Amino acid sequence: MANGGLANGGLLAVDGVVAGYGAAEQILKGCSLRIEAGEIVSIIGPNGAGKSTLLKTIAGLVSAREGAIILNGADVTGQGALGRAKHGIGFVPQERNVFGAMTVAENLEISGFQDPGKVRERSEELYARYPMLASKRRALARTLSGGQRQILAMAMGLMNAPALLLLDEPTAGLSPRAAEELFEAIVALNKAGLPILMVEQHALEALEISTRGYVLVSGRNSREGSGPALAADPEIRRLFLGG
Ligand SMILES: Nc1ncnc2c1ncn2[C@@H]1O[C@H](COP(=O)(O)OP(=O)(O)OP(=O)(O)O)[C@@H](O)[C@H]1O
Repeated sequence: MANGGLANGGLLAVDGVVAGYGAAEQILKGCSLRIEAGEIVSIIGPNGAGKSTLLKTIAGLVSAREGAIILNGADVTGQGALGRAKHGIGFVPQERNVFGAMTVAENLEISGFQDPGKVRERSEELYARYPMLASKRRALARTLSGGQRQILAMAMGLMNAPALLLLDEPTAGLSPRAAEELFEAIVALNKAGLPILMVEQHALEALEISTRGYVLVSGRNSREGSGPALAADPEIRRLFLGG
């Protein structure tokens, strides 16, 4: 698994990014964030704040109209998703993130598109890391449980040995137990050396496992701090726990 990081300390810097979908629509109105080697960083905020849009803009699926995205010292703002992937961005979308009619093994295989010669070796590494995938390698992805599917989606994101993994609401729709297990898998992955940037609806649980967090409101940065400090903050608790 590749490690990110730069001599000057920044793996990813997002600076004043403006982005949207329609000709006139601005969803992100000047968002900034950074992530350093070794970190788990969470982006939280109310529905419609632009969290997924920010992640997609970093992945190169939505283009930035203003601002800059610097990855490992390289300005990747003008690059599309493939260019960003080549620079080490792995992106796990929230929905439709596995091919249901294909087996687990086939899902892994087609995800290793950047380095076909390494597909077998990386699949075996992932089977060793996630024995559930090994036992289900010939099962169709649509037969997996929600939590198993998310592990597969994450493993697919790892097939190109990214320097940074972006996760869009990885625990969406999971039972509390499955969500807890997925958070444990995310922490283990990070401890193995992979920086992670995630968007989460389970805001407090995500902050508790994060080095730092950002609160996004209406397409702008609202708050920023260490994960545990934000999780303990009365204003954040009121916003996300409703009391
Ligand atoms: N493909 C799209 N085309 C047009 N508008 C979109 C598109 N995707 C998202 N939007 C709009 O952009 C805004 C921000 O959406 P986004 O999904 O980034 O928010 P979010 O903070 O991730 O919200 P949620 O927590 O509800 O997923 C919303 O108003 C949404 O309707």
